[in-house]
Amino acid sequence: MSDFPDFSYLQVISFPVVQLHMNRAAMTASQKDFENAMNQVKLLKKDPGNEVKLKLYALYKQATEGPCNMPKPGVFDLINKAKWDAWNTLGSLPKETARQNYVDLVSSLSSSLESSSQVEPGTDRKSTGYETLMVTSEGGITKITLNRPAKKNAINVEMYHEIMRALKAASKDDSSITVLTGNGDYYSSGNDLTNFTDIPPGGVEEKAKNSAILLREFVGCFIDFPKPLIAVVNGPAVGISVTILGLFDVVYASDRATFHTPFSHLGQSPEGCSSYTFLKIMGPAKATEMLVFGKKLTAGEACAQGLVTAVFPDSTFQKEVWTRLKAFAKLPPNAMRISKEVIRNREKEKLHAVNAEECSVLQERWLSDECMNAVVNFLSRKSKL
Ligand SMILES: CCCCCC/C=C/C(=O)SCCNC(=O)CCNC(=O)[C@H](O)C(C)(C)COP(=O)(O)OP(=O)(O)OC[C@H]1O[C@@H](n2cnc3c(N)ncnc32)[C@H](O)[C@@H]1OP(=O)(O)O
Repeated sequence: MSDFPDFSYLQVISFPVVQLHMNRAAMTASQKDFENAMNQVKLLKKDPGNEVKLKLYALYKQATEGPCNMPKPGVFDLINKAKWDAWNTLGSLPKETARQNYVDLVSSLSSSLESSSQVEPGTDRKSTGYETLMVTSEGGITKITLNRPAKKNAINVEMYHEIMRALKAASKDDSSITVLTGNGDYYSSGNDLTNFTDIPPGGVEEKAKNSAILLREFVGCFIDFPKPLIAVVNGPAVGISVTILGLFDVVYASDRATFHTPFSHLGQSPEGCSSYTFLKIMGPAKATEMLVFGKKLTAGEACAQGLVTAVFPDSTFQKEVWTRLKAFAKLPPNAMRISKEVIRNREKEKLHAVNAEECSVLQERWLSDECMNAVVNFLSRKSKL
């Protein structure tokens, strides 16, 4: 084993794998995957870097011990403070979700850092080259995980581009179904409000125009996505992460999830084709409560109104959802694709027209005082949702 990794970097941050055999308390259904992931870590040829090791450490602690319960280390105890911060950031993330996220993270690392384990070609592929996502393709399921947990998976410009790239790749790969989910305690807090701070030489008008072009292209990718697209809403969802759910084929939600579209509060207007899909899904009165008055729905309410397919208790969410998804992935892929076409195609032209109109209205809205003030208030920490 000459190319076994040099674990001297563990002196910087004690690696979770070291503790695996000390803690058998977390034995559950997915313990096997968890153990495999830990073994996989040992096979990494390259040091993944301290930031990733901190993430692994935090997920390991959360998966085995639950929320951070240690006293905060002093400011000069830099290493332990970094570890504590990483763990504490995970908040009340359930153990099972942490285990799953650990497995996903290792899975994405294994390809990007060249695991020395033998992977059977074509059966288990992981995409590399994403900064804001984890993308895995395994057992007929391509899974795209929003991966900015410290920012509640807010969608920055890079993430918009990466999601589009991942969807385009998923539409062509040999998977049968595609899943979008979030890493950490949020599904997504929606558009990253700092997107509005990077003003190009052409000023705010050019910024608004570019943003409208990006948004239209982004939503267009969901309208045109050819395979069954499933949202696994692991926690609260805000803004555009909610509106595009109307373009998904199935939406599973944890009972911890909430659905919030505070467009009026932000001086903005609906996007993601929600001005059309939400009306069809829940009727104009309920859609107006959400899209105009910013009513936040619980997962149960969103399910009763048809936006969500099914809700599961957070403690069993991952297990129950992935059991279903694995079964769906075994169905004949061409039949699923064609059925989706039959169900969705007659709406496509309409959806593209709605998308174009929403983006053009938003382009104007972003230049309004109402919108600018709301963004400034959030960024200057004066307001949150
Ligand atoms: C190309 C443009 C296309 C535009 C498309 C149109 C899209 C519209 C929308 O999506 S509208 C919705 C926009 N989202 C929001 O308004 C949410 C703003 N965030 C919040 O209100 C809160 O952060 C929260 C309620 C989501 C969570 O609160 P809390 O639990 O107290 O956590 P923190 O606020 O401390 O958040 C941690 C960390 O994340 C940063 N953050 C969270 N959400 C966003 C965001 N949407 N944009 C930017 N940054 C976000 C937050 O600032 C903290 O950062 P820090 O640790 O302070 O560095």
